[in-house]
This record gives sequence, C-alpha cells and structure tokens, in this order.
Amino acid sequence: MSGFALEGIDMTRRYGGFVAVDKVSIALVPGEIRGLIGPNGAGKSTLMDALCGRGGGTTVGTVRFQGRDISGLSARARRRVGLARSFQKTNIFADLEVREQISLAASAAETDNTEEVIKALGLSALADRRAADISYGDQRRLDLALALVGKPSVLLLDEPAAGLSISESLVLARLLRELATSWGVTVLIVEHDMDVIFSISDRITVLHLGKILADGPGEEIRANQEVVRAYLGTSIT
Ligand SMILES: Nc1ncnc2c1ncn2[C@@H]1O[C@H](COP(=O)(O)OP(=O)(O)OP(=O)(O)O)[C@@H](O)[C@H]1O
Repeated sequence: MSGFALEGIDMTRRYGGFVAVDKVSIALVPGEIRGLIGPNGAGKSTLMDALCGRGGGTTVGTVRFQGRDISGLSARARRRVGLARSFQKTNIFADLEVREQISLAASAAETDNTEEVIKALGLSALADRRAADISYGDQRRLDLALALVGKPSVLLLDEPAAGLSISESLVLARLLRELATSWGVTVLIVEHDMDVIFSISDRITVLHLGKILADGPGEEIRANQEVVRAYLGTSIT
C-alpha cells in the first residue's frame, strides 16, 4: 500500500498529435484538499478526466486508488470503487425535484444515502423544489450533492464555484472543508477563484502547458515567481 488516496503516475493524454497532459504525476494523501490551478488550457480538466477515466484522446499512465491500480477500469467502475467527479457545467435536470435527482443518482451509484446527502449539503428546505426553481448557488450545491452520493472517498471537483458571488463561493468553500473533515473525503479541486483555492487547499499543484510547474503549500505557491509570471500575475499578493 502506498498510503495515498489517489495517485496519477506519469499521466499523459494526447488528442491526435496534441499533448494536453504531459507525464504528470500527482499523489493525494487521504483527507487532503488539493487545489489544481493554472491558465486556461493548461490541462486541468483533462488531467481530471484522465484520472477518472473519462473523455476522448489517448491516455497513458497509471492511476492508483488506495494503492490499487485502477487504470484499466471504466469511469463507471472507478465511480463504484469511490472515485467521483463533478463537472464545470451543471449536471442537474431542471424539471426534477432536488430529492428526486439525488435519489436517482443514488440508485445509479447502487447506494441509498439520499437523506444523509441532503442534510450534509443543507438542502433539506429545498428538497421538494424543482431544480429550475432554486437559485444558481443552490444548484451548484445540488451538483456537489450529486457527486457526493454514495460517499466517495475521492472527489474530483471542476470549478464548483463558477458563476457564484464571492459570499456564495466562500460558503461553498467552507462546506467543502467541513465535508472533507467530517466524511474524510479527499478532494482535488480545479477553481479559478483564488480566494476559494487558497482558503481551502492544504496543498496546491500548478499546471502550465500540460506539465506541473509547481506543487506545494499555498504560501509557497504565492511566493513562487514562475507561478506568478505564468498564472497569478499581480492579482494576488
Ligand atoms: N476533446 C478534446 N480534443 C482536442 N483537444 C482537447 C480536447 N479536450 C481538451 N483539449 C485541449 O487540451 C488542452 C487542455 O484543455 P483543458 O480543458 O484540460 O484545460 P484547462 O486547464 O482545464 O482549461 P480551462 O481552465 O480553460 O478549463 C487545451 O488546449 C484544449 O483545447
């Protein structure tokens, strides 16, 4: 056993002749929240896809989940062992009620912790409302609920705070932090909101042009001049 919750070793993904992710290795310790940042097109979503077995292109590399090589498993089988993924675009069905959607996701994941997820995500008061009728911030929380059905031990989150106001983003960040602690979930999160990333990540990995540019605790990343030049610019101090 490696002791890691999730490891990607020498992960490469090509789309035709284009290398979107180039020999990237990443290892998450159980319970950590890892931020994954970098400029547009750096390969962040592609790396998540490669880890969870989704998307097109050709993937090379090894994915280990709690020490077990899962590189040969389909995305569905990886979900079943406990590796969940959420997407930039919301996955919810506008016409279904909140509880119905979570329950549907639960039966697809062959589990039934609908009520537990509703409670943990603070969705009880909205459970009987159609997704179309709740606020965008609540819809993003529902998205997170769908990914958390079945209590996956590793969660890959792609821009969960996209489109949220600063205060909504920070509420979501706090919720994630609490869930990571109380449920022991390990999280890899891609997010362009640097307040969210720096406030919740135990460690941050920076991708640039498909490769790892830096990896370390937040304060180290903020002080890294290469990272500042490639991504953070002067927007963060
Ligand atoms: N299905 C695909 N076919 C061809 N090229 C792709 C495909 N998916 C992604 N790419 C390319 O791979 C590169 C990495 O894309 P990716 O979406 O992973 O970047 P990202 O860091 O997540 O960017 P963003 O922050 O804008 O979401 C980009 O140049 C993108 O155009």
